[in-house]
Amino acid sequence: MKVILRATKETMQHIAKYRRSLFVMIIFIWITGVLAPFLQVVLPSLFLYLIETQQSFATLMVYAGGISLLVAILDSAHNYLMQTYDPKMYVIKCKLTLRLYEKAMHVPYAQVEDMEYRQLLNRAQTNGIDNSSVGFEHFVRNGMELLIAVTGFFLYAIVFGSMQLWLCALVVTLSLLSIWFMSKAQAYEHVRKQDYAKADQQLQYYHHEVKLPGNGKDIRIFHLQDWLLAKIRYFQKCRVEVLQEVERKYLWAKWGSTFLSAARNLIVFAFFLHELVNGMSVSVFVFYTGAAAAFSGWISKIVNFYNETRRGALGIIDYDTYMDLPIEEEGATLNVPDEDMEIVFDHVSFRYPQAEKDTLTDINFTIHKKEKIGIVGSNGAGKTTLIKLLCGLYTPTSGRILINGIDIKKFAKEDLFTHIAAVFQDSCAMAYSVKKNVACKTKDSIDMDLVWDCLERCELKTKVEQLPLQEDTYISNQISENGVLFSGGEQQKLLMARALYRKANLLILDEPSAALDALAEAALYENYERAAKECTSIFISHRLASTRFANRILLFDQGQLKEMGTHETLLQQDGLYARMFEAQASYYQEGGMKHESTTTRSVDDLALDS
Ligand SMILES: Nc1ncnc2c1ncn2[C@@H]1O[C@H](COP(=O)(O)OP(=O)(O)OP(=O)(O)O)[C@@H](O)[C@H]1O
Repeated sequence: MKVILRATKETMQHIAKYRRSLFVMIIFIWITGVLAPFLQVVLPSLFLYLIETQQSFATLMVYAGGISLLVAILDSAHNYLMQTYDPKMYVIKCKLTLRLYEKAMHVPYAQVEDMEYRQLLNRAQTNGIDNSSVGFEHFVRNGMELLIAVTGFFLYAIVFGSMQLWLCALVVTLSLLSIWFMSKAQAYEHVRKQDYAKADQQLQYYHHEVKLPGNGKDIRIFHLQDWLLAKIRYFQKCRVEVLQEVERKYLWAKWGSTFLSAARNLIVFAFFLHELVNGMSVSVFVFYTGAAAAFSGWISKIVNFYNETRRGALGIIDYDTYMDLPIEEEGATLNVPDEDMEIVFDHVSFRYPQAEKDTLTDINFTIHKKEKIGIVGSNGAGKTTLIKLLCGLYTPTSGRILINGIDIKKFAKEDLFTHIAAVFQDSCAMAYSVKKNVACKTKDSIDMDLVWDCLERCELKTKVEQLPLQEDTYISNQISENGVLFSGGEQQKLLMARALYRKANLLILDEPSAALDALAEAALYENYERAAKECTSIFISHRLASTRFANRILLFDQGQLKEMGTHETLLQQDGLYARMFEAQASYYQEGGMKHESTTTRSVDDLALDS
């Protein structure tokens, strides 16, 4: 009951906020829902009474016509209201979805990468809003029916109780027992929802992988079909197992409930038949047995709608649980000074939540104003993690990151973000027009000259000019018929244009040349050099040749800063950097492939040697 009361409070707040007119509808549906069936019970006994009191046929017809018309009007009004309230409900669901997404896109980034938070978000969306047989919609629809059933129950209890109070009490007691059985099954279902959500999330992931156009080639060439189907089969099996266990609980509850209903009906009919045999008039017998059947009907409806309302309420609580999750207070209010950046990593260590060891350990270095820094290192060395810390997406576990002498913890995150232009490894263009992808602004505030300038600098101008709607062309053919699909390299150029458009104080490129052809890569370096003259910049790359133009290079390995210096000084040091560079360079030299001893070994192997 507490669950229903809590969900009622939340729902009333949502309706009051987004569609007040729904309250009026609910009241009408309530009144018509109670009156129509009551008239149907009264009708047969009224006719019997009129016959017993020897009324004329004409009088009988007037009563019959009047009451039938009234019932028809009430029924139609009730049905009409039940239909027209759907669009209003949909509007509220849309608003709730927007609120959910707004939160999901504002929570600290750490939560985005956290599995538990993602599950909660999934539950909030599926159970709270999307699934019409559990969440908000289900709660309102069944809650209204419950309200009608409870009112009907009290109305009939007055009628029925006036005849025999003990019988009324017995029927109520048996019905309450039924409710108890069903609520036990529902509580079990709610507990198991966590397992549902887990399996659903895994299934969604694999469904997505199967349908992703980019995966089509790999699936066929590497024969991933059986493996993917086996995964889907496995998680479907997990889902079915949970479902079966839940359904078993429901089955027992329903059997218990059916047995109690049969006992209740038997007792009621035995009592009234006894009264009829002992002189009760037929019209009174029909009225009371009708009222008793309807009374039982209301109780069954209460049991049924109570359970369904509770099921809906639990979905609403899933939604609220996510919405109530605290968002870390943005205590910091300082704005980042709009000037060239000097960045200091001061004994910075970082460990991901739930990880067993640090990803970065005691990192110390300074990046001077307008310096171009190249970052290199083996896979998993912690390069991207370092960038996430610098962008304020994560906070160091210990140590400090300073921008112009101020700890970045003191800067308001939103402001910090506006001073950074980053192209991440896994960034991709979104289903918007080319110009919006570059400017990330609304139509009216886009500087089109700058957009074209950035596209030109990234070698995309000619391509965009040839598109059906030029800069207004969508980067996706799923949203717009005239949309186009960009290749991986073209997307990277577009993201580079986006970074240039921002004219930020700090430019970060995390492996931006991976998908580019040789000429595009050379153009990117040229562009980067030009853009980097105006700001402090960091360029992460596995292609060591690309870091030659950096003022300094930082080499990371296993979460530690191992080497630091210019390309030349690092080569002279003859350490890990020199060997990595030599390994890559040998591929471009004549006969390079013959240098088996170095060229066929991975960078990680070389790292182990150091
Ligand atoms: N959200 C996360 N939670 C837990 N561990 C993570 C998370 N993200 C990354 N890691 C781990 O941190 C380590 C460093 O990852 P990171 O992405 O920073 O490496 P990288 O140097 O950029 O690698 P690459 O060159 O392959 O891109 C890896 O072992 C990775 O598994």
